[in-house]
Amino acid sequence: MKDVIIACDFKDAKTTLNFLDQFKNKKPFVKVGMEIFYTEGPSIVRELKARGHKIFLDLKLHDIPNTVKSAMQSLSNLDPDIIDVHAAGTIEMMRAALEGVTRQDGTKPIVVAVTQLTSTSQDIMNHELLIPASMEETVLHYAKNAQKAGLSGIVCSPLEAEIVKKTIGNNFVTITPGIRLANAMKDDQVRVSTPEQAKRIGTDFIVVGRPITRAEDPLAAYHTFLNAFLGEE
Ligand SMILES: O=C(O)c1cc(=O)[nH]c(=O)n1[C@@H]1O[C@H](COP(=O)(O)O)[C@@H](O)[C@H]1O
Repeated sequence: MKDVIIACDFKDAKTTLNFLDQFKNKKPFVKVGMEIFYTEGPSIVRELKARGHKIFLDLKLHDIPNTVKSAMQSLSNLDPDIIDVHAAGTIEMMRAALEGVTRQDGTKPIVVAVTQLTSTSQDIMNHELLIPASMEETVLHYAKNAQKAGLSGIVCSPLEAEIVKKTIGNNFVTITPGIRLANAMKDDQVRVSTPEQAKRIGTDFIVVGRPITRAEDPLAAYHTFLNAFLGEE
């Protein structure tokens, strides 16, 4: 079940589909986030599903429970494989999300909660967001809230994934962005890890965007991350 998820942070469907055409018969697990979804809407998810991709629909829902439940009902029609809400919402909100996303046959996608963004440092969290705890404690606390709500897991950096797995259990899914090869540019990411570190820690999915989408040879870059994380082609 472990995999590399490519963050398709593109402006429009044409660019996204042209990018994915390079992968030919290989159908990578892809993330549809705010950038492309706010331009193209549900049709891009339908198109990618029809082409055989698994989808992480990353819209980080955060609102009152009733609104989140209704929005999740709408999104469940797109049949995403993974979908997220923001853990800064309450446990009640996360429970409502889970209820809303239930498919007609009673099954659900993997629902996860985004904890502290990988672009946030502990210093910013402590002094700007006024959360007076360590990054590990904060992420673990959000993870426990997500577990209480019945969610399958969280989004965090690999740096916190280890304590989350040890405390909550190995089946609790960790999806980890902020992945860079050693000595590569961090862009706006702060809590970064290499795919090798993520593999050692035992995260379930790594999310990789710009290091693949902006690479000179995206297919080769994808295989580099795949090999480093899964140890196979
Ligand atoms: O929810 C996410 O996917 C997410 C959470 C987080 O804490 N950090 C984070 O970077 N992401 C997403 O993961 C992707 C990372 O992209 P790159 O920094 O280009 O590899 C982006 O699409 C972000 O929206």
